[in-house]
Amino acid sequence: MALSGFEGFEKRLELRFRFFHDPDLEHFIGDSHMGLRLLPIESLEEILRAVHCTVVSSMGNRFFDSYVLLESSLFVYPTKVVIKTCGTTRLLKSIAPLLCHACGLGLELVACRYTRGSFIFPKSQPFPHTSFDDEVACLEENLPLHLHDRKASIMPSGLPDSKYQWHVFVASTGDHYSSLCCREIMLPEDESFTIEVCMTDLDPVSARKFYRPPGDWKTSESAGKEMTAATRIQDINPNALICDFAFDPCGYSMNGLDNAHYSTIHVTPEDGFSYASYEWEGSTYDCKEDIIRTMTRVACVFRPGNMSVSTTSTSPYVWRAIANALEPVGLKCRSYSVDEFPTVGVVAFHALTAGRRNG
Ligand SMILES: C[S@@+](CC[C@H](N)C(=O)[O-])C[C@H]1O[C@@H](n2cnc3c(N)ncnc32)[C@H](O)[C@@H]1O
Repeated sequence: MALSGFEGFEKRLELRFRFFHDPDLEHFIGDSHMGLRLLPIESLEEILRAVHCTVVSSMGNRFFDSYVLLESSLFVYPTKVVIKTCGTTRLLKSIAPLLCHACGLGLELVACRYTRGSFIFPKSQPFPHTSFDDEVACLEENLPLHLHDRKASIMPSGLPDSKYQWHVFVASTGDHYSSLCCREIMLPEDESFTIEVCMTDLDPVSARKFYRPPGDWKTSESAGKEMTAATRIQDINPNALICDFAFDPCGYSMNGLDNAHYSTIHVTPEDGFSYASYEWEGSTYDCKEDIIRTMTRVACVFRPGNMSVSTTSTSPYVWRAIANALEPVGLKCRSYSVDEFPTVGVVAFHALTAGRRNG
């Protein structure tokens, strides 16, 4: 290994769009109801090349398309894109080509959300990911002026040296969240939530399950399926369609598709910089009862020494459920902070530590 290990902590960018008000264009796009899903794979690959990412597999359903990348995941809805990338990728380089391709489809940007944890190897990051100030400057420069409602924050505030911080940047037109919804998704969008979980110091027995036996001759897809079953990842949401991928000699990624909701898991099991992430976009309209069960199952798959959970939601139920789910499995909340952001609602950030590993 060179100077540093693999940077597991991902950067996450979410862009939301709406159709232009040109009636002809709206009619044309409206007929297809596909919006950004009409982007050909060549255009997506061009966007991903700017970030230094490669698609390894894909799967779609009635609501959205999902791509597993060598460097995490991409989700494309008719009026929303989520890109999550790890390692030394340059995620913010995707903004300009994405806006250009969206414009060609009659879509204009209405909201942008960028989030990330604290890198394990910050000195290895390329510009503009060299610091949060550089990232915010790059976002400010690349976003159109009509996204005038902007806020950047590091949570919790006042702890500059903490290893566990959550970086959030939001920009929007200032419209209410529900008016920015993907119109193809009929669920009440103001009830939607995103849960982003980052875990380090994975239990060594759990981490070992993400190594392939030497010379197993399996494809990445079939080895991935075995890991999904052996680690009980498939039980986290038994209703999800799973697109999984095992790296060689170790590492794992999966995207889950459950109607309009996605989940995604990425695992770096190497000792010394072990990391796993879990992300879930859902709605309290139809997933509320699942939040506590899901969070408990995620903690039991990885048994991390440290876990951070960031929830973005307008519903207090979501962030209150986190500690209730995790304290019974031995994770103690070390710090907790909340902040409000334009359009998206409240971001709540929990940092938790395992009291001690149970046998
Ligand atoms: C699952 S991948 C994707 C990154 C994800 N965000 C994470 O943090 O785990 C990372 C893991 O796959 C391993 N790996 C093996 N070959 C790789 C490749 N060509 N590109 C990226 N990761 C690779 C890395 O060493 C690491 O354990």
